[in-house]
Amino acid sequence: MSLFLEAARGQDTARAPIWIMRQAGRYLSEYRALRARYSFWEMCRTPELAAEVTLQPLRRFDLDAAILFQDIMTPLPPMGVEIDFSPGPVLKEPVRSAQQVRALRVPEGGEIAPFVAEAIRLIRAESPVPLIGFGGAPLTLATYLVQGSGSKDYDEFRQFLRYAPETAHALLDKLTDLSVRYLKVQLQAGAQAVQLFDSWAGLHDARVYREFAKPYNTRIFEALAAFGVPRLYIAVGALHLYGEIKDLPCEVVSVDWRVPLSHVRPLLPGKTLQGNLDPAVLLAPEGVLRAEAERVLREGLGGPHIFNLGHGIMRQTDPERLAQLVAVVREFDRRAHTTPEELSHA
Ligand SMILES: Cc1c2[nH]c(c1CCC(=O)O)Cc1[nH]c(c(CCC(=O)O)c1C)Cc1[nH]c(c(CCC(=O)O)c1C)Cc1[nH]c(c(C)c1CCC(=O)O)C2
Repeated sequence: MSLFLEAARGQDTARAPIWIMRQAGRYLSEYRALRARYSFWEMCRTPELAAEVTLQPLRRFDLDAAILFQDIMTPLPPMGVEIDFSPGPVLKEPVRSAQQVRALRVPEGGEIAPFVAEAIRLIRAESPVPLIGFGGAPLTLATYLVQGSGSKDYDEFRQFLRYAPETAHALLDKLTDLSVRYLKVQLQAGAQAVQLFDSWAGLHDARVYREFAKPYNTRIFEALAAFGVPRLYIAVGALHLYGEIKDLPCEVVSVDWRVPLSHVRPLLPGKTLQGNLDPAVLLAPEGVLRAEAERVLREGLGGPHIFNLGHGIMRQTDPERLAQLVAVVREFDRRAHTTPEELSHA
């Protein structure tokens, strides 16, 4: 079995597997070359292009997993909403009324994104490493649908949860059904793990998370349990929510760079930890990169660890630095190192 899948299934592997959030994207010249010819949606919706872009980083770097090239917004247009990218998602018309929510369709799996199933088959035929499928968590998808675009604090969305809680639940319920169907399509087509991106969950307090996020995330993960593939979850800036996140039926939790993995480990018993190098470190000199990566590797000892960044790689990153990072992670023998507890007593 691959190192990534072993660690994702809870094994304390001798080396930490590594993949990188947004490993396919604008920091790669070969991505920009394609992107100059096609729109973002064209790239997502053409299986050959989506497969090619997924495979690009694997040709350059010795990574332990591939992540499907799509966006969290991919399954939403068939519900009846119009979305552009600039560069983040922009809704033609934000969804805020009960009537708009009622009008949203939940298409059958086969209708949602047939190009995704085809892209996955193409990738599986070529990829030397496991393929991670993914989707947006309902709360995070709703954040974009209601707010209408990216925002600093998503004020409109946070208000909406308060002035229209029933409409919010109706929306989250539909997004949950859609996500279950969409992720099942990915798994049936050959995805070997799934990550649920709850990027903006950290905006909310634990009470809001308990009411509007946890039950829906739980429903999605439970619906996928029968596939027996590792289920990964990420919420950014969400340390205050780990008391809830620890209960999610998933195998892996991805941690952002704000807290050491050794601090998080006891808060998430039984989970594999993924993360958590600050993406900004890839812009620092080589010595700093090595020291920071080794710190993260040491803090990840004492349980299963998948190395990653705390959030997506920045577009101004020099790909050469990612090659250096991969080398540092590959050299690090977890068996030869002491655990963080031992270090703090040294
Ligand atoms: C919140 C979110 C989105 N999309 C995604 C998330 C969750 C992860 C996170 O928290 O960052 C998930 C995503 N989006 C994309 C991927 C591809 C797979 C990979 O990680 O390599 C993945 C996993 C491609 C993309 N999605 C997008 C791009 C850039 C599009 C372009 O080429 O112009 C890519 C490669 C557009 C997008 N889509 C989104 C944003 C905020 C943006 C702008 C990004 C930016 O400016 O860096 C919404």
